[in-house]
Amino acid sequence: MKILTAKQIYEADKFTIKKQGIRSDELMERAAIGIFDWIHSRLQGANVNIQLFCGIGNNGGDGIALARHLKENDYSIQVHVVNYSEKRSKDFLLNLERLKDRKIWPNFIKEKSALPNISPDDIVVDAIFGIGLNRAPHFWVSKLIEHINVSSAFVLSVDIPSGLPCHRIPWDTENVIRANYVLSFQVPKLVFFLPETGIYQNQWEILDIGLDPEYLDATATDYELIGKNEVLPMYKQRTKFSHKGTYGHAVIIGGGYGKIGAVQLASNACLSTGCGLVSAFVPECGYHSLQTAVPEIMVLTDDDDENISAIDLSFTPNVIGVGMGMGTKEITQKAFEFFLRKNTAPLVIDADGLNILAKQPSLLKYLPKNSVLTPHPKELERLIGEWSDDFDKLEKAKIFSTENDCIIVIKGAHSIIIHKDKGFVNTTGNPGMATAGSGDVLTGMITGLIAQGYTPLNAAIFGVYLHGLAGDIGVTSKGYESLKASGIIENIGKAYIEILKSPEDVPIRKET
Ligand SMILES: NC(=O)C1=CN([C@@H]2O[C@H](COP(=O)(O)OP(=O)(O)OC[C@H]3O[C@@H](n4cnc5c(N)ncnc54)[C@H](OP(=O)(O)O)[C@@H]3O)[C@@H](O)[C@H]2O)[C@@H](O)CC1
Ligand SMILES: [K+]
Repeated sequence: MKILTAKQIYEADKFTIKKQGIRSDELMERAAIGIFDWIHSRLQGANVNIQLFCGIGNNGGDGIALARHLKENDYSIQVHVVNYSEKRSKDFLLNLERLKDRKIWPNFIKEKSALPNISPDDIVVDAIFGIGLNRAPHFWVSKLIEHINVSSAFVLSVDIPSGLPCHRIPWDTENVIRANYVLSFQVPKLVFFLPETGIYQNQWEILDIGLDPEYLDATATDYELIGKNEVLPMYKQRTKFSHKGTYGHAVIIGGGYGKIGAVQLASNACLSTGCGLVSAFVPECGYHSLQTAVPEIMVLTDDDDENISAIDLSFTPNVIGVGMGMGTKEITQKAFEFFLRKNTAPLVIDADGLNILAKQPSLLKYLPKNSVLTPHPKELERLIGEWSDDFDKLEKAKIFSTENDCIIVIKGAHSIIIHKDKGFVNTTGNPGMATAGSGDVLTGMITGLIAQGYTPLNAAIFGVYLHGLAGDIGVTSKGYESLKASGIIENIGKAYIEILKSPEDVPIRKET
């Protein structure tokens, strides 16, 4: 699903109005009815007090139109107009008139107004600011936002939590609505998925307001949200007359004394993702434990007992996953440099492989085109430098990806795969996956997909989704605290089965 910028949403709006021959207030009416239906299907006419806080733009207009529908269905409502500007939108004014025609008189909140009491049992509809927010809210509007936040009432935000801009971090992190639920029109907003800006809502859902599919199809976007519908077409079906050679030979290189487990997890994950043959290359000390723990893999050893000192492969595999548990000792750095200079196989680089690249950026030129880099935040910072905020981080990652012709998997609650100017935002995964070895498993999975013929970009996107889904399945029996990296591997098979079940036909609903 495409993630549009505010500018593109306004264009989609205009395009739809023209193509469908409708008025802008009709589009607003669709939005309001969508929200009303959502509320009504849950409340079923229950006697709850609903307080609507509406700005003076189109987000406020949505709220005012919603108030009319709620009143017509006998809900108990109070409408507050947050009078933060003299410049009211046309459709806000139109809906305000419609409200007054029905003898509903809003309470106008201005700078000096007393703030209304909000009971914890009330429902607050937050329609103060939408995607049009382009500067810090006035001090008194911030006070209102704070007043709503401390009320303990259930807060339903229209389109986006008020105070949260669409494409940057908030001016003041305290003065943003903390929404229990966001009903967002047509397309998700990038801010829902970033660590600094995703904290303002618990759950979000897309409401389809019928923006024209022709515009959405034709529009190129900087970011895409990756769900089942996006990964399913990437899936490579197995054929009847295939054999293990059909699915590639991968090598996993890494490990050190006390860190052989990282290679074990990556190799096992690689195999469990469908790779035909997996060889591990580890220091001598890892030989017995690896052969015992994963009998299906072949083990090659370094001459050094405890460190990677010389990476000597007598063949060129289909892909190599390298770096986990490897350390950054001088001897290993030299071995890695020598390896990179002569290697021609596609690479997936993790952990200490990335740390060595950060220490010696001159090695980046030896990476094969479209190498996949899988840094956690600290490793990413070592590679691309410090960032001022999440948006700066994404821009820096894009520049790094473009300059070095590589794919970066920024690991996080919503991992984002960066390929040059484009980002793919993952939707699977959960906090239970913040556990030792989870990253080694991901590296093994992406390596295993490339071995099977997935392009490195598709392997990164599909692999991150599959990894998160295996973790989501894992927590259903293990809970968040007890899920281990090996538990993610155990559920890779179930994750494949889940992906192959009939395609999603319900709107995306996601806890963040
Ligand atoms: N296609 C869709 O998805 C549809 C979208 N719809 C809805 O429209 C919403 C967008 O509406 P919107 O453009 O009128 O902007 P909104 O957020 O209501 O702000 C109003 C104005 O406030 C101003 N302003 C900005 N910052 C400010 C500040 N700090 N303090 C004071 N003023 C400030 C700024 O005007 P300015 O003063 O900069 O000229 C801005 O224009 C969208 O979120 C959705 O709910 C639906 O109706 C149907 C179809
Ligand atoms: K809002």
